Amino acid sequence: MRYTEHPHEAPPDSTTPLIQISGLTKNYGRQRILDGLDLTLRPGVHALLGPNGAGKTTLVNILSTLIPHDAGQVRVLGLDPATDRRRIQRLISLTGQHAAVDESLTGWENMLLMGRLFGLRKDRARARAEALLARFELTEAAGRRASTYSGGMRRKLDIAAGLIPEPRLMFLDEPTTGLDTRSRQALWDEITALAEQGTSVFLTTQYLEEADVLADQIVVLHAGKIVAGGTAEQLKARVGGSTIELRDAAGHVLEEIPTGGEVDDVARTLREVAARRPELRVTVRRPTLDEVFLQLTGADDRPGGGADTAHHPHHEEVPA
Ligand SMILES: Nc1ncnc2c1ncn2[C@@H]1O[C@H](COP(=O)(O)OP(=O)(O)OP(=O)(O)O)[C@@H](O)[C@H]1O
Repeated sequence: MRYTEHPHEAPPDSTTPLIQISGLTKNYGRQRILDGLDLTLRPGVHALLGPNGAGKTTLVNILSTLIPHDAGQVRVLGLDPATDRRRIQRLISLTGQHAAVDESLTGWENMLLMGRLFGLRKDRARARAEALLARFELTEAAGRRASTYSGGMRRKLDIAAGLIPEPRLMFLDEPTTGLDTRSRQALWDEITALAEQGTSVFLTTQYLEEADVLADQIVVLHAGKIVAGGTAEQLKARVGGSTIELRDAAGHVLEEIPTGGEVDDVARTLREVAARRPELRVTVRRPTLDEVFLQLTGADDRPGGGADTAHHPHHEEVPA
């Protein structure tokens, strides 16, 4: 489902917070899913990170007016989802975990339909459809019915269609899950380009790298509560400490030794290493977002854990 801005509607001014919530609570039956959330976000790119079942989709669904909340205050672009649902819907777009593509139409027709639904001029819609289909390598398949697409292609078409309206605020619920590396990169580039043009993005992700690369601000949700928020660097600093990595001549990491980060601690560890393996190369690095996440949530099922998630820790080479 997607919505876009109505041309005759005055947009909220630039001082209006993107999202403002206080005491937000949501229950399903007796289960409390969101537990008194407080959050104010300025326009920009925000990532909501949390383990499976943390409540990310529930929060996105509330903010995008799909489901009501039980208690607390919610404002999206200064508007109340309970009373201003239609106005919010004209300012936002939502690409969910489940593709909302019309399978009986071709890729091209799906794109044009989306453009029409959101009041884009015909030439603008065509130009945008062409560019986005090319971006996601769907040009060749554009003349085929979506029912003949693979799962990944359908997902790409869904995302491409979601990018047609150029909304003020775009919700992306796990947008790159199931995409190959090239499509993920294409989506990242699109999100960056949209952000540069002034579209704000609120995305949930299983990939820590995605949050690290894209988001100005990261909100960590765990068991229905916000446990941390800030830039990737702030989150890393919060955990503190430094990790000493020992590498062989070929650059393979042989050992990682956590330290408290104080000069004393690092120096002592390095002396010990120098005594037993003087030939190894040493790198001292800040914690990765992965390690931060693990510490904040105590979750072994952290998103993006594993070989799929490359990180870019800040390295400083120091002599052993
Ligand atoms: N319609 C519903 N009825 C009952 N319980 C629900 C419903 N939707 C979600 N829940 C429960 O709410 C909790 C949070 O679910 P939610 O989908 O928001 O988590 P999530 O952080 O998006 O997880 P994931 O990363 O697995 O998508 C889960 O325990 C889930 O079972």
